[in-house]
Amino acid sequence: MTALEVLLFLVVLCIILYAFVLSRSPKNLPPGPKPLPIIGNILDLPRSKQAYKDFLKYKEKYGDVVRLVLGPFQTFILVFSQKAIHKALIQQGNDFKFRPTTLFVIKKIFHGNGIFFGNGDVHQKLRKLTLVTLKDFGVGKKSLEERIQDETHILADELESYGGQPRDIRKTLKRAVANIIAGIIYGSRLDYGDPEFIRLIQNIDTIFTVTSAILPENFFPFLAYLPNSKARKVFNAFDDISRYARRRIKEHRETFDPENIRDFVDLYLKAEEHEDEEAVNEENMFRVIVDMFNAGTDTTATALAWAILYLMTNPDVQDKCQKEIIENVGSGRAVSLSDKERLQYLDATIKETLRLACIAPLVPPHTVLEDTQFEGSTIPKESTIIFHLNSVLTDPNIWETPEEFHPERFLTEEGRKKEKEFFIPFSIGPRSCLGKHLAMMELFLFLGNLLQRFKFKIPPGCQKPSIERVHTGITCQPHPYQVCVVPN
Ligand code: HEM
Repeated sequence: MTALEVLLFLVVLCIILYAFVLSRSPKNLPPGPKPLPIIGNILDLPRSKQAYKDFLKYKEKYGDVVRLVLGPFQTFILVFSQKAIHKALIQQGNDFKFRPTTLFVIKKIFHGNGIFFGNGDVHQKLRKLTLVTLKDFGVGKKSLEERIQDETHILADELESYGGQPRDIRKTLKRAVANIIAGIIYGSRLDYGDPEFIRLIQNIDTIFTVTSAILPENFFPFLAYLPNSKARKVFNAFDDISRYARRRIKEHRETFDPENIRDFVDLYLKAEEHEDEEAVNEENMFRVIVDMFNAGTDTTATALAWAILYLMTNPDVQDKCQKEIIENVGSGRAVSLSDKERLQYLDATIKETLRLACIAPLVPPHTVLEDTQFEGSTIPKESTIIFHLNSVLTDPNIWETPEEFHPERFLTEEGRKKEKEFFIPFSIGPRSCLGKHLAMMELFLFLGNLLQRFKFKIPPGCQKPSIERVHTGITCQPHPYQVCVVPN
C-alpha cells in the first residue's frame, strides 16, 4: 500500500467508526455547539490563559448542562451553577462519583489506581484509610499541629532573612507547604535549598500548570509522541516524583518497625498486614502517596500565595486581621488551632480567598458508568464530566459584588461566623476534597502566625499587582508578584 492509500484507509475507517458511535449514542443529549466530523469541537476549546472563563460563554448560550464532542469519540459535559452541581454530586452522587478512564494522559499516568483516579471498592477503601489516617494523625513523634507550627517558624525565619526587600515568595511558600505533606508521608522535612526538593516542586508546578482534561493529547494520543508535547512534560514530571516516592517507600520498608510507627508510609505498611490485599498493597500505597504529595502541595500553596496577594492589595483587611490577632493572642505566643473561635475575621479572610481565587475552578473530571438522566437530558455513559466551580463561587445571583474581596460576607453583623451553603471550593459529594481539613488547618496556622510577625506590603514605587487569575492547567494561579515582607 502507498502512503496515500494508508491515509485514505484510515480516514474511511474513522468515518465508519464515527458513524457507528453516532448511531449508538443516546438521543436527547444536552445542547452544545455543533461538532465537526473527526475533530468534534476541538476548535471551540479555550485557548486563552483563563480556560475556566472561556467556558462560561457556553453557559450563557446553552444553559447549565452543555455537551461538547472532543476528538472523534469523547463526549464532554460541562455542568454549571449551584443547582445543577448540587443535584449531580449530592442527589445523584452515586451516579456521578466515578472518574473517567478513557482520557489518554490520565490513563497513562494513573492506570485507574490510587485515590484521585481510582474507582469502585478499592478507591473507597483507600479513601477511608487515608481519611482516618489524616484525622487522627497522632502517629510519629509530633502532632499535625506541631508540625505545621514548626514549619511556620522556619518559613517566617526564611521570609525575615529577605530583609524586607521585594521578593517573589511563591516558591518559598510551596516548599513550606510541601514540607507539611512530606512530614506526614515520610516523617521528615526537606531543606528549602535541597536541589532534589527544588526539582520535585518544579515537577508539581509542571503538573498543575499543564495537566488538563482538555489537553489535546487526551483525544489524539499520537500528539503525545511529538517533540514538545505538553503531555510528555507531564509524564516526565510524574516519573520523577514517582521515582522519589518508590525510593522513600523502599527505605521505609527496610527500616520498618511495627512498634514504632513514624509516619503515613509506616501506617500503610502496617495496614498491609491485616487489610484487604487488593486495596492495601505496595502499588496502591505508592499511588496514594503521589496523589497526596501532588494534590496537597500546589493547591494549598497557591491559596497561601493568593491570600498574601489579597492582603497586600487590601491593607484594611490586613489591618483588621492583625488587630484581631493582637487583641486575642498577643505577640508572646504562637497562634494555635485553639484560637480559631477567637479569630473569626482571619477565618473569614481565608474563606474569601478560597472563594474569590477559586483555586480549582474546574473540578477534576468525573464520569457516569451508564447513560444517566440528568436535568432533562441524557448524559452518555463514559462521558467526561467537568463541574464548573467558579460558576458557583462567583455567581452574582449568590454573592453580592462577587469579584470584590470582602471577608465580611462570611460574618454576621456581630462578627460571628456566617455559614454559606454555596461556599464549595473543595467540591461536594462522595469525591469531595480529602485534604479539606488539613488545608484549612494549614492556611489558618500559616497565615495567623505570619500576620502576627509581618506586614505584607506592595514594594515602594510599584503599581498595585494584578489580581487577575491565570488558568492553564488544574489550578488558578496569580500572576507573578513581588512583595515586601516587613516585620511588625
Ligand atoms: C486549598 C486547598 C485545596 C483545594 C482548593 C482542593 C480542592 C479539591 C477539589 C476541587 C477536588 C475535587 C473534588 C471532586 O472531584 O469532586 C479535590 C480532590 C482531592 N483533594 Fe483537594 N484541595 C485542596 C487541598 C488538598 C490537600 C491538602 C490534600 C491532601 C492532603 C488534597 C487531596 C485531595 C485528594 C486525594 C482528592 C481526590 C479525592 C477523591 O477523588 O476521592 N487536597 N481537592
